[in-house]
Amino acid sequence: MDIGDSVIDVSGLRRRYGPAGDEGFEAVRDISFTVARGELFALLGTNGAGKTSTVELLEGLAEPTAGEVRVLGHDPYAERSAVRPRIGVMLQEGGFPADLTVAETVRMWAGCTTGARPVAEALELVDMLRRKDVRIKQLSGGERRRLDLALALLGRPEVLFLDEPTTGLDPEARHNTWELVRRLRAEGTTVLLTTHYLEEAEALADQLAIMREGRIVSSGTPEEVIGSYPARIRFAMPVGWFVGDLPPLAELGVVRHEEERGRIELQTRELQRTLTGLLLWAREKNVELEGLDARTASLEEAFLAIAGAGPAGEPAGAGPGAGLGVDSVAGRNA
Ligand SMILES: Nc1ncnc2c1ncn2[C@@H]1O[C@H](COP(=O)(O)OP(=O)(O)OP(=O)(O)O)[C@@H](O)[C@H]1O
Repeated sequence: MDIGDSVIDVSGLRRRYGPAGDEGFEAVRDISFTVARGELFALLGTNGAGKTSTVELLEGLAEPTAGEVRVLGHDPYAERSAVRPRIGVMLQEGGFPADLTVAETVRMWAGCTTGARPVAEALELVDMLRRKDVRIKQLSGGERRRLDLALALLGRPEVLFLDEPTTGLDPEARHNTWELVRRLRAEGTTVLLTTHYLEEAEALADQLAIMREGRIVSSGTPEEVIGSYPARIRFAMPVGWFVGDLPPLAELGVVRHEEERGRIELQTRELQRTLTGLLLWAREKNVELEGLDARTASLEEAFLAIAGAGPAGEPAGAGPGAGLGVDSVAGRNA
């Protein structure tokens, strides 16, 4: 089992619901990515971006309208019997018979799974062993999610598809799930995750892709995606000084600045250069930049800028101010 060989290959993938033309809807529009063995790949996007439509194609639940999908070297739709025993799938909504107990449900599932784990082991993985005799209809939403995960893990899958696995979980259960996912990945499981929790993607993902309107609009490691969005520097302008007294902002690498009641916010893609220029200026003028705060963007900020803004046809990774000179949103009270 070589780390590094690709386990999921997606190329030019499209999925259309309904007929061609205005009556149909293309939910997935020409996306391509690969996931290496043992890697965790997170697919992010706002509601309706096309994540589930994509994941269903990878799971072999539907046939692409165009493009190619390979999972473990096979077409998951046409060669379903070769792929299905080697993957684990946790759908957004698992449907279970309400009157079965947790243990009966797992046992029933194990009956259809090649090389299934013992029932107790599967339930222990998700901390549900003590709930084994409870009926499905009496489980909380979070407990059902954990049971879903236990079923996905039953056949010791090489590839695990997790569609919003921690929705409805309390913080402790969420962190336990993260630990479990990290352990599985460390053991070589390849994981494809969709989530609305950006801290989850930041904590777990080796690679991620942000979808908008069916397209991938940004992708890379979390650091690369965050790095495509400008860092921020905030401070209060010293009394008696004005933004115009600062060195030319474009020369400091600033791509955008805002000012409100003497509070300045600079956005820059070159945090060190901008900060150095600013501090040298403050030393030279012998003034203090009160409340000085400098930080790189969070994945959430990058996501909101990338997933929410502008038409989806724009280039990947474009954050606000990308490619601009200094864009001023200043002066409401300057
Ligand atoms: N069976 C269907 N027929 C027609 N349109 C559909 C169908 N299923 C999904 N869609 C549309 O395709 C688009 C993508 O849906 P999809 O469920 O893939 O999004 P998503 O990114 O998973 O969203 P969410 O985060 O809300 O789960 C949406 O606009 C949705 O309305």
